[in-house]
Formats: sequence, structure tokens, C-alpha cells
Amino acid sequence: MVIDLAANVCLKGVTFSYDNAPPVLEQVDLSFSRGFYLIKGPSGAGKSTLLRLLCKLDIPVAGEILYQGVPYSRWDTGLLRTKLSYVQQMPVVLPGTVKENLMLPFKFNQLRSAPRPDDDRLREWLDYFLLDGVSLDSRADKLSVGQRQRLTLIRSLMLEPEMLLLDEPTASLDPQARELVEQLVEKLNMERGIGIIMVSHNDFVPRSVPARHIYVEGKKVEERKYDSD
Ligand SMILES: Nc1ncnc2c1ncn2[C@@H]1O[C@H](COP(=O)(O)OP(=O)(O)OP(=O)(O)O)[C@@H](O)[C@H]1O
Repeated sequence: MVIDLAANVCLKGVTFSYDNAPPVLEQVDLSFSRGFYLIKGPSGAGKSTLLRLLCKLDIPVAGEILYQGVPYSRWDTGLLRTKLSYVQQMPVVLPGTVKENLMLPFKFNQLRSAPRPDDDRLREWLDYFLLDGVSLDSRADKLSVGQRQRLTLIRSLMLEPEMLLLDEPTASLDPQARELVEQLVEKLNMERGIGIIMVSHNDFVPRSVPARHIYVEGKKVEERKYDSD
């Protein structure tokens, strides 16, 4: 893939290994803009590692990653993670109400003064994510796993990220809940222009937006033409 320096996120010659083990990823050149990217590849190939590098949970041993042309090393990590928001596979909600869970990001030190959404705005998000039967005062830990995953997605949107990094967000969901979350993620890209980088094992392909297919295999990462057969 050709490096596009104007892209939101750009990896240049990135190599990463855990501790002193052989590299998981080697000499990766890759660019992401605000499109829809599906990350594929065999188990253990390094898909989650790629996402962890993108949200600076891990740091390359060689090469560099840039956001808006500025190396990650010069970005404040907290600020970077508001721009590139990471959602993990298992939805984690804390004991407490739906509202308390949604407002959680604002408890972080550097975000204490960030503008907070009011109840009407939170309610709009619940409706957008088809959580109309759920109130802001509902106990979050009593929601179904599919509802909890949508709640964690809304929580990740509270800080108005430019891109969402989704690590198999539907893996723990039943087929119906999975399809719903996939459609909502697609809507976020199409209607709100949020870039999506999504690790996915199933054969989901967005219907209304073009997706790019990125394969992680044999320490390399490359874009391939999608073959639905
Ligand atoms: N914290 C860690 N310490 C050491 N090795 C790790 C760590 N996390 C992952 N690995 C190893 O790095 C490699 C890539 O793991 P990663 O989780 O990125 O793969 P993946 O493609 O996401 O796999 P899967 O599809 O099974 O989720 C694997 O060999 C894994 O064992």
C-alpha cells in the first residue's frame, strides 16, 4: 500500500515485537483515512496488535506512526486516544447507571473540562443506537450483552473521535445483535464521517459504504481485493 501522508493515520516501516520475541509485524507501511477498513487474517497474525499500536497501547520497536502528519511520540497519549477511540471485543460496563457509564470518559484528568453532553444529547444517542427501551437511569450491568456493546460504542463516541478502532466488536453477540451493531457502525461511517478500522472474523461487508480489506499475515500487512467466494 502506498503511504499517504495526508491520511489521518500513517505507519512508516513499523516493526513490533512483544518483549524479546520475534516480530509480530515487520516493516509495515500503511495509511488510514476516514474510510471503512476491515482487518482480516489468521488467528495470532497480529490484528489486535495492529489496533493496539494504532491507539498507542503498544509502541513500535522500529519505524513510526503519525497522526495528522505528527509522530505519535509528540502527541499527548490521552488526546490521541480521544481522536482514535478503541473498543474491545467484550463490552465492559461498570456497576452503575447507563448515564454514569456514558459519562465515564469525562472522569479522566485531561478531559475534566471537556464539554459534556446533556441528558437530551445522551437520550438522542440511545435512540440512534436503537436503545429506546433503555433509560439513562437503567442499571448498565442488567443490560443484555448486545445492549452493553452498543452502550460501550456510544461511550466511545462521547469524545467525538475521528476514528473508531473496533476489535471484533460483534464476537460475543448473537447473529441478530451482531447484524444490528454492524449496521450501526456502517451508519456512523456513512452519516457521521467517522473512520472505522474493524477487526472482523465473519464475512461482514458494509452494504452502503465502500470497504477496504486489509490482511495481516506472515508479519506483513497489505490491502487486498476482496474475494467473496
Ligand atoms: N501481551 C502479549 N505478550 C506476548 N505475546 C503476545 C501478547 N499479545 C499477543 N501476543 C502474541 O502476538 C501474536 C499476535 O497476537 P494478536 O492478538 O495480535 O493476533 P490476532 O491476529 O488478533 O489473533 P486472533 O484473531 O486470534 O484474535 C500472537 O502470537 C500472540 O500470541
